[in-house]
Amino acid sequence: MNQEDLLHEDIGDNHIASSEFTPLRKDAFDIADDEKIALIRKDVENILTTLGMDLTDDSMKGTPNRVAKMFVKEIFGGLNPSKKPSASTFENNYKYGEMLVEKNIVVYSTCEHHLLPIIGRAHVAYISNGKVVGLSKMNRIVDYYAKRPQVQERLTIQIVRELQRVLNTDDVACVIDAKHLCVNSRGIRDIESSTVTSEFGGKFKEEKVRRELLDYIKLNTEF
Ligand SMILES: Nc1nc2c(ncn2[C@@H]2O[C@H](COP(=O)(O)OP(=O)(O)OP(=O)(O)O)[C@@H](O)[C@H]2O)c(=O)[nH]1
Ligand SMILES: [Zn+2]
Repeated sequence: MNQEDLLHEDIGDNHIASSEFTPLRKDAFDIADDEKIALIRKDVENILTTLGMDLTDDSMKGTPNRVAKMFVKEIFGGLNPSKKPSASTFENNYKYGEMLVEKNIVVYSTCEHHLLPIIGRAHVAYISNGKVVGLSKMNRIVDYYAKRPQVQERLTIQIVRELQRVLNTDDVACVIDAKHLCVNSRGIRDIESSTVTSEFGGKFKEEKVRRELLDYIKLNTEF
């Protein structure tokens, strides 16, 4: 798949406000990663200097570059469509007809309002329409979309849309329970609260199926 197709599939028309697509600029991919790192390094340098930090200090001198690399390659690496996991699918030869739940997937994301961490768990489920996907690919898809500036609602929807595409079925669901450090560590500083979001596609909209999924998520899995 070329970058343009990937872009369309992933980003869509970025002028639709509040859509399921990440609001990217049209020229988002005109700058190479190394160039982005060099530009961001200067910006971080500027922020820290403005705050009064002495960047000649031994411990701080590498910070602007470290932060820039971390932004581009790690915590916002999911803005690069070439990092999108290719989700290998197989025929459902074993005729497994029930739902499959990949639960307790660790989520590390970043809130796009404050650029503070979102930490939680995602539970992803699907009912096969003839195809099955490698288990780890569900964890990888969660991780890919988590590695963007995000709101939890959009992250939840993006995971579902991608799996619906890969598996060629509407019957996909995702529930995320996560802590937003912008709520827990600053502002209202409520360390106890967490945020639950869900997206139920196809059969998961049916009360019985939805209930079954929620019961599986509640299972106390200890090994
Ligand atoms: N809907 C939604 N809101 C989020 C998410 N992450 C952070 N927020 C909220 O985004 C809002 C931004 O509100 P503002 O009033 O502009 O920011 P603020 O002055 O820092 O607000 P406080 O956090 O209340 O201090 C805050 O209420 C955050 O809690 C998310 O994933 N989804
Ligand atoms: Zn926030």
